[in-house]
Amino acid sequence: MANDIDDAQAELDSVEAELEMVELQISELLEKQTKLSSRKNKLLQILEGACSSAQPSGSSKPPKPSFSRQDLQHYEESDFSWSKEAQAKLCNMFQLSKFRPLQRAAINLSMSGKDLFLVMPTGRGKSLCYQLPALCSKGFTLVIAPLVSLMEDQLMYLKCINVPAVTLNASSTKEDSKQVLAGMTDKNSPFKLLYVTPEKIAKSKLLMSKLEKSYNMGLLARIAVDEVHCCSQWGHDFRPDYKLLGILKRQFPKVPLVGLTATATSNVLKDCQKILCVQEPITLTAPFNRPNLYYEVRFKHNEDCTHQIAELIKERYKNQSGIVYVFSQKDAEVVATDLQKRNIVAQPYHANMEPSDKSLVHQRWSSKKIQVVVATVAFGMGIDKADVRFVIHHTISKSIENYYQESGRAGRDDGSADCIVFFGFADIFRLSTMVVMENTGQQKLHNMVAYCQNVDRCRRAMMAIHFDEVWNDDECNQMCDVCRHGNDYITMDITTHARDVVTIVEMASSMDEKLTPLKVCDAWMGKGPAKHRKTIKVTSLSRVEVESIIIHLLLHGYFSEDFSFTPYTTHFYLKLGRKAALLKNGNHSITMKMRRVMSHTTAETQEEVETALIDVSNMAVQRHNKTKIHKDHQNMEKRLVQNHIESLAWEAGEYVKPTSVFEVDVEVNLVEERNCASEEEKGLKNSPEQQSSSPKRRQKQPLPRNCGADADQAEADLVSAPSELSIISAAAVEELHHLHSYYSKQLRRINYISHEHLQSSQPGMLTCMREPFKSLRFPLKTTIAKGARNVWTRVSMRRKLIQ
Ligand SMILES: Nc1ncnc2c1ncn2[C@@H]1O[C@H](COP(=O)(O)OP(=O)(O)OP(=O)(O)O)[C@@H](O)[C@H]1O
Repeated sequence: MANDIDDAQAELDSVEAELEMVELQISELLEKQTKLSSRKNKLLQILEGACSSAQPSGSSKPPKPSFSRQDLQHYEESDFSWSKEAQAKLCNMFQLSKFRPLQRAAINLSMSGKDLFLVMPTGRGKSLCYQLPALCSKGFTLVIAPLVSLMEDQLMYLKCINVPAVTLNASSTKEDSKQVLAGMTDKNSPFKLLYVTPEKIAKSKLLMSKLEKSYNMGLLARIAVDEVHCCSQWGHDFRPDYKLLGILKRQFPKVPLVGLTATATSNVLKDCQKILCVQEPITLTAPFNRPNLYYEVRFKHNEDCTHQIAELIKERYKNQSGIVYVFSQKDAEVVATDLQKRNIVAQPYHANMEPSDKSLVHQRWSSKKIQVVVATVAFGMGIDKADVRFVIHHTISKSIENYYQESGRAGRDDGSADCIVFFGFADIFRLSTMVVMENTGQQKLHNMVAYCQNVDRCRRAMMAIHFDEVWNDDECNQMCDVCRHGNDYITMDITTHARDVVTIVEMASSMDEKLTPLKVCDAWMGKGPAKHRKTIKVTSLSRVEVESIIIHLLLHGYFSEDFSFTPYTTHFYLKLGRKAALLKNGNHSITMKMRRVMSHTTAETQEEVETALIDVSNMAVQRHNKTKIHKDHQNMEKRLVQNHIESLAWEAGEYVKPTSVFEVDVEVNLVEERNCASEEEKGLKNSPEQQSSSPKRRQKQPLPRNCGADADQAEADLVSAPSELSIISAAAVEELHHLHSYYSKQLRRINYISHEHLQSSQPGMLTCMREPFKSLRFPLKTTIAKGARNVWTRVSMRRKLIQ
């Protein structure tokens, strides 16, 4: 009867495990279906576009897109009533000879009263698209800009070219504010551009009532929302006050609005449209491609990174201006100092500096007195230096949008420039804890990581896909490392590696331990603190390969992020992802593309992977310490476990799966033998030879039963041992080992079931279930038989708990 129940239980486990795998496969296929459907729709759109331009007149046409190519041509090329004036002001006031692509269309659309979203790469001249119309219109243009410093830069520039412009912000004096507010309703318009922050719109009732008046007087000519992506929570720089800007279109529906951004996906723009209450805006998107920029990703070998950057600056970019982006304010200080030590004129720049210091660094860099600014993302908006020859990322950006914008500060003069990012394993997790509270923060970071991890796809193509652009790889013109170095990668079957490393995390989790990615790497490579009773297949892969595989598994759902929060910091751990269970299926395989230089270990050489006993984590050791087990005891346990594993492996002819790892601490105290520790044995114990010998060797020594005069001393030794460990005979060890093997099989199965079961149970339950196992020891003054019975009672108890 008991056997039947066991069999049924075992079959149920296996059916449930199989079902889980099927469900995962279904979800994987559904995900694939969604991706393919969206790709199919895009391809159909392209084909429809091609067919419609080839179709003879009179044939049935698909519905006309709201803003066609012909419309664009019309706004780009036709003459309008304001065209002459606009051209004259472009030359005379802005001192520019001709428009750049899309500028004329944007200006004409805005002058025609259309609502417009303008997506144009950073530095391509978006500002002109609202500044020039402002000069050609009656009244003034309201400009919403995210930063006071940005407004001040614009005002300085406009003042230089004699364009009357003012600002209203928290630092405006009462007198200035009064004048500006009065000017808003002055028919003679003393200024053409009024810059405000979104906060000002949200908070100043006076400003809103003045805008109302100027609207009624026909003096509010246009609204420009700079960095419009800040409206959307899905954008990369969300600003809550931008969300309130919808009031403008609601209050002033007849005023045309222009939203400007360098980076926004179509979804972000749709969101902005809704937030700003714009009915049917026309979106003009300039090609994102900056042909003069060379994109490259380098692997970061931590200490080396600053050294490599310094070498690059001294050799490749001698006397040329550039930016080094870093992760934190501290990094900015440290890296700047390191570069200075290497005779490079570098200065840090970050948000925590005095405003006067920040503008001093900016000015000195602009006038080439400083070669390199080592900056956090605070050095960004409003940076308009034309001859930046390199932008190096000491740490990856938190999203592709951010990277595009930051790297886009290079080569604004259309001269060639380099954008190099150093891709470091640990940086991913530093960033991950930073974006954890952001909507889609992790997803965006994953996209950036995938961009860096990629070895076979043109970097521009990856950006194009990200920004929903159709892309032809030939357009890169070998201006990225992947296109330049060709097919320098191999496709590697990493299934076995994946199983091994997933096993490590699984084992840790079954012990209720959390592992940071660095600890997973260390454990897998056989490093870190040793000595716990777990089996891990130590890999022979290099550190870079190990890291790459872990990243690959994270990006593809075999691992996922597990955060723990303290009032001071956020910790990142790896946990099993939703696809991890697929690895239990023998047919499931994972391949990965790796740089050739990196991948010396192929699937065939995986056989060489050695099996070793190593520690799973520090935490395991911490727990271990808490239980105060004597070192000798650990060694004996280790030996027992090792024997057991060897016998299991021998029986099963396969590696020990995580579910087969048992968590039993066995402590033996045989009173009869304790007092028999002889002088001879004590001598053995204290001899250097004995001290240096492995526990295995020592345990093989048969222990004499004769109780000597030193029994008291032996007693004292034992009393002082924290675990109250006793020495037992080889025969007893043998016997214990057999019992251990027998009961561990029971435990193994129950451990597995309880682990599954506990996934869905409350936290309290978890402790209650684990507790009996933690203290699963042979109590003091017991016999092995008694101890075994004790184990069995606990096993049964646990089984009942699970049921
Ligand atoms: N038609 C043009 N011909 C030559 N230079 C131009 C033209 N239009 C703008 N510029 C110059 O390009 C530079 C960048 O312009 P602007 O600051 O408007 O760029 P942006 O697209 O707003 O960049 P960001 O996204 O960084 O704010 C300026 O120095 C500007 O004078």
